[in-house]
Amino acid sequence: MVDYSVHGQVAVLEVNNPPVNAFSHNVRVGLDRSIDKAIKDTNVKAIVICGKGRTFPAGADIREFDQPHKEPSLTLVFEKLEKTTKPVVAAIHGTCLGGGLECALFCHYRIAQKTARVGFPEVQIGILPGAAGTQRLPRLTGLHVAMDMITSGRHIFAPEALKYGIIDEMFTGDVINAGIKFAKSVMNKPLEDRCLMNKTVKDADQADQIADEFMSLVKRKYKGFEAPIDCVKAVKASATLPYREGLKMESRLMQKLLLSGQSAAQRYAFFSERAVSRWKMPGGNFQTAKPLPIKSTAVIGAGTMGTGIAVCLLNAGYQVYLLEQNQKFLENGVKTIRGIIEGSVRLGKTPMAVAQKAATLLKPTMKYEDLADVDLVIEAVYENLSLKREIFSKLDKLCKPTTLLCSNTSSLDIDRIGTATKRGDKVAGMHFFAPAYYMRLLENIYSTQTSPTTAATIMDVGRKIGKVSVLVKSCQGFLANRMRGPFAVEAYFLLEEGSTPQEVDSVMENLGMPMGPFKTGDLSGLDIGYKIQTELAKSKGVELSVDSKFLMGERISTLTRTMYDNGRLGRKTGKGWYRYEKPGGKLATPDEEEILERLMYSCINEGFKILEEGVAATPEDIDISWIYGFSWPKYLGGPMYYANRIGLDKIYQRICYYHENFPYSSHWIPSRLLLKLSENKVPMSQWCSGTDSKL
Ligand SMILES: CCCCCCCCCCCCC[C@H](O)CC(=O)SCCNC(=O)CCNC(=O)[C@H](O)C(C)(C)COP(=O)(O)OP(=O)(O)OC[C@H]1O[C@@H](n2cnc3c(N)ncnc32)[C@H](O)[C@@H]1OP(=O)(O)O
Repeated sequence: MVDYSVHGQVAVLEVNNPPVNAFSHNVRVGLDRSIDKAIKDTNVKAIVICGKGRTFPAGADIREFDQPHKEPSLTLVFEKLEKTTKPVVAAIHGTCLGGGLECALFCHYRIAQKTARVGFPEVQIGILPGAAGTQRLPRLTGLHVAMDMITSGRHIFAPEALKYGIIDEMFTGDVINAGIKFAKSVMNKPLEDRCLMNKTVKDADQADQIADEFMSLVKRKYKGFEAPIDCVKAVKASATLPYREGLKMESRLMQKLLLSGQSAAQRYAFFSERAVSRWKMPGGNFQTAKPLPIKSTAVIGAGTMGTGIAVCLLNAGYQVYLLEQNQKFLENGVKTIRGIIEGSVRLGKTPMAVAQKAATLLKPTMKYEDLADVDLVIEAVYENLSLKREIFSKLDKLCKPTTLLCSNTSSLDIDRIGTATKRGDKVAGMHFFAPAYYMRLLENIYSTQTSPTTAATIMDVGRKIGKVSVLVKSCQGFLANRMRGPFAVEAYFLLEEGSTPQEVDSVMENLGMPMGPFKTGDLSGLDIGYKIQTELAKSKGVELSVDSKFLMGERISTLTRTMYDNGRLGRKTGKGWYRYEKPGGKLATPDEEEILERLMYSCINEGFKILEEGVAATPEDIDISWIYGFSWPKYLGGPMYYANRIGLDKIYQRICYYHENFPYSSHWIPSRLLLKLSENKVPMSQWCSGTDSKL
């Protein structure tokens, strides 16, 4: 767990716990022993700490947070480093995060490779840097930088760390050699001034003002999250309390956060985000199928979605042919793409070099023939099956045989799009979420014909463009919109029954969603729901009228049509739900419990049907889709995790109740899987892919 070697007068302690050298209990024991050994060895005059393989330790072992804590604690081990009279050098490469950075802050010196990153990401798993990080970083950088790094969790590269004084020097080449060389250069220098616990915080006199500034920032930016607030309190203590008292405060806040449900849910989300990359489908999985190389791509349609998708591809270094049928639309699309990228450069989110390269990679065109040699096409025209089939048929005839043809459809059956071609194995869905350049979820969809190689390739492209990708089987609405369907429909029904959009929205916002269903509808455009409803009716051979209340025996809301006919399409027309006039008279106090249950339990029920049918392989696929597709608050873990927390039996009973009361909404027909799991009291660890068992 810790490899010990002596090079002349320098002891090298190399943490060896792949993949990220996390400080698990065994590592803490190994490090503790190695430090004692180096201190006792009279031939050793300096100590170097580093990580084997890809990184310096990337933090405590998150999997251990749900188990009883075993001594020695990180702080206890690290304190030996600062106390020794031999200089200790942290030689950093890779990602020095959390407990890893805390270890480095107990060392007398820190040096790092230029490409190394340091940071305190604890806040993202609902905790704070609990091994003295909140007390030691401000003593190096001052309160402002420490508050920013600790409340945001952002990683910074070595040059920025050098600027703040977090590291003393940058090096190139081998970590051990650099560490030894540096250790030799500081061997006989006094150490008192190198011990952070002896230092004061330079901007301590502004503690109140800085803490107030960050407190209001985190309350606004991370609404509902507990950890950022406690991070501010702990960092402030570094300036207002003596070191040891500050440590006690940090420890109290850490224990509180560790016991909070938010941290457990955020850790679940951390592992789920990784679990969904281990996809599977009939005939293959992430281990057996290999992605094809993709260099050049094409996006068909330069509207909101098409331009957003093009930005994702361009930023990742793919060549993109942007195809439109009309010169004006094409020019507008190019302008939009440039605007998005330039805006991102201004905000410091996209490096200038990436933007300059993106400009050379964009190939606007009105000719389908230009797409003949691309490796991947993503079609992003409006939701119309006949139009999409026509485009796919054309592409099939024109593109080289290996080109993958994908659709950004949000609901149409991929099988029905694939059958317009003779290469169904190379046809799939790549459903981006608006705004495509910003939202992290990519819903990849396989049809009955899609090959595992195609799935592997689109999952790989998703990773390369920085998305969290889930893979699901094609069905009406796929995972995200199918599950979102009952959520949206129930919201409309609630309106028909007397609630207001504000009431419904505020219930969901109080739960932690950044926006309720009506504000979200205004943002995405209320014509989308109308078009989906009309397409569905058309596919069933039904003509809907303005007051149709049923479609094939299923209750539908008349409001969808009303809003559309009145031109209230949301933000884009300047009027949607939030300029909708309230009907006269006073409304009764909203039944918040019913709003929450009808919106959440209906889609949770759908989630279990999605699992039952194998549309999604695991509850993690569903939860991650909600976190990254619908901004579900990570601290609730995702709807399936949330359902498990509430209790499947309670959920099942309430679903039966609503089924009795709303017999015309098939989404209330209880899921068989939910019944089975709740009757048999099956713990989530047995119906998820294993993420939950790690907590
Ligand atoms: C309740 C009673 C009170 C009890 C008192 C207890 C007192 C406890 C005091 C504790 C003090 C702790 C102090 C410390 O401040 C806390 C921490 O350090 S928390 C951890 C901080 N670090 C992180 O959050 C880093 C998280 N990891 C990452 O960001 C990334 O993994 C990476 C390091 C940037 C690498 O990214 P990639 O190369 O893309 O690789 P992956 O992300 O796919 O990861 C590979 C693999 O490793 C697993 N993993 C990563 N980090 C950790 C970790 N810290 N612990 C455990 N496992 C980790 C990851 O899950 C992947 O595995 P897979 O899930 O795919 O199996």
